[in-house]
Amino acid sequence: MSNLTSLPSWQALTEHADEIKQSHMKAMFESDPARAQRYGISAAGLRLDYSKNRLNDATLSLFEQLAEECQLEQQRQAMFDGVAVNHTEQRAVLHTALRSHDTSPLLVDGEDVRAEITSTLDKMAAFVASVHQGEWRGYTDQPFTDVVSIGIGGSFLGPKIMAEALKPYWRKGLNCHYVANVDGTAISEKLKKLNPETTLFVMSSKSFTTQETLTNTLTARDWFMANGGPEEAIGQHFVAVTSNVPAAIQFGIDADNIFPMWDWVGGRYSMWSAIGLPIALQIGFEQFRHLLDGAEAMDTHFRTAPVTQNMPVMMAMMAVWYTNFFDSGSHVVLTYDHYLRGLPAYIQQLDMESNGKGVNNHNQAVDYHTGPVIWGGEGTNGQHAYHQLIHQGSGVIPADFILPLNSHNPLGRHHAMLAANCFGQTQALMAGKTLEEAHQELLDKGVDPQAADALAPHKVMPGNKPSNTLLMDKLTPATLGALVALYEHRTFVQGVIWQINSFDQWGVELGKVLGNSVLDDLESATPRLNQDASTVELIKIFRKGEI
Ligand SMILES: O=P(O)(O)OC[C@H]1O[C@](O)(CO)[C@@H](O)[C@@H]1O
Repeated sequence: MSNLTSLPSWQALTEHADEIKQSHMKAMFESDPARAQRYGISAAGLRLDYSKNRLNDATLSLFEQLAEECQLEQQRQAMFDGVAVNHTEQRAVLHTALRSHDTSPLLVDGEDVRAEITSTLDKMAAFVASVHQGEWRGYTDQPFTDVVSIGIGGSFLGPKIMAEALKPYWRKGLNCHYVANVDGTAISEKLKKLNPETTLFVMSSKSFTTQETLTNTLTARDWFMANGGPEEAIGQHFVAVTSNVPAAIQFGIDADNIFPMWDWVGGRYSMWSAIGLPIALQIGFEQFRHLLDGAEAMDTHFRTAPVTQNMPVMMAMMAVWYTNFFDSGSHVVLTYDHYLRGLPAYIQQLDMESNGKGVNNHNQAVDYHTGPVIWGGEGTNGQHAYHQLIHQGSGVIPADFILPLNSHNPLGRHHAMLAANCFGQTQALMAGKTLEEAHQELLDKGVDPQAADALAPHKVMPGNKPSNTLLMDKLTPATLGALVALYEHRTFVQGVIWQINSFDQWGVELGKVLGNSVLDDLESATPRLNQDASTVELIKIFRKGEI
């Protein structure tokens, strides 16, 4: 038995889960009229209704006990204080410092990082202003019309998805494009439409070693020069964001045009750093600051609210509850806002790269499930596709429904319909429909009793399916910042409970190394072909160029 599963709270939760599994949420609502008011939390411009979950007051007490036994408070403090909680890489984890207004010293390896954060934000603000005001121009003295952001993973998803979410705040006259994949189609399709004279490239790579980003940047540079851009103007058209400044300089980026970031910011937590430069270019620095402010408001809530009134902590506890006590292998994020259609992919990377771990902080294999599969999409589209599985599939798939109360595009009845669908889905998941109800409905429609007997079981909706509903007045930079920070802290708290390091990602390394050796064999005149038989066969077919 591991440290975690032998904890008294874990044992008690195991027993308690057996009891809860006997109750239906519908009955819980009937016997407790105040349930919806009690099981809600407001913070940082967000409102969480978690009443449609399979829990009661006893569950909450056990969550409190679990948090205490896992030393959540101490570990949270350690993260905010700059302790090297990423112990496998000996790194502090300080994305929260990037959005903090606190000026008290924050030491990493004996150095106060506050000044670097401020000077980088100032540099970003000045750069964004000079591009917007047309002071920073292209080589033919025209203002920039397009920005191509080149990066992958955490150096891509944050800027792309947040800028997309904040489209109502876009500055006129500047369009941002994103290239991540090493697939030449991705960059070719982007460059086709662009004019090198008015295109600015932002290359984002924390490590400055990532194959996709280096390759795409070289391709962009070749395209720039092949289409009339003079070599001496590369400095004007290419800027970089990285923690590896020497490598960027060696690559040919002008030292003045490098925006620093640091080891103590994880890639998937980095949109608040200069990695967010494309967001700031798209919406302006003032709005970017609001994004940081919203996140800071969530940080303050996370640091100060007690367990059962703490939004990220409660969301994490419920995620653990379903993963470990209800065997739910996945979690779905359903955004009822077209601007937020990319958010599930963002949370997928955040959570799955953080908590997809099988070894605990004591260097032992875990004997419990950790990170579930995170997936999702925008409502109402998903209702006509995968919601079927959530409603009637054999497993439990906890769902987060996210809805702004006011639309940026109030058009007739659209928004009320969107909201009605959102609430209707959570209601159906919770209440379901019994066999008797399904049967009676069929009889009422005139179906003959024998046919109704056969059909009714297929129309049963078991209900008792958990969901959270997250509301905000409107999707703004501040509420978006709070929302993303909420999921960051939720991810961290799950990692604390599971006793894993949420801030490394060793699992992505082996594929990169093997990919490099395969690349040698694909391109070499004398391939070694020393891989397994299947891979060798695939390499041979690729070299032939036909099947
Ligand atoms: O910013 P970089 O160093 O290019 O890395 C890109 C991404 O690659 C990863 O290291 C995974 O391969 C991510 O964690 C990271 O966000």
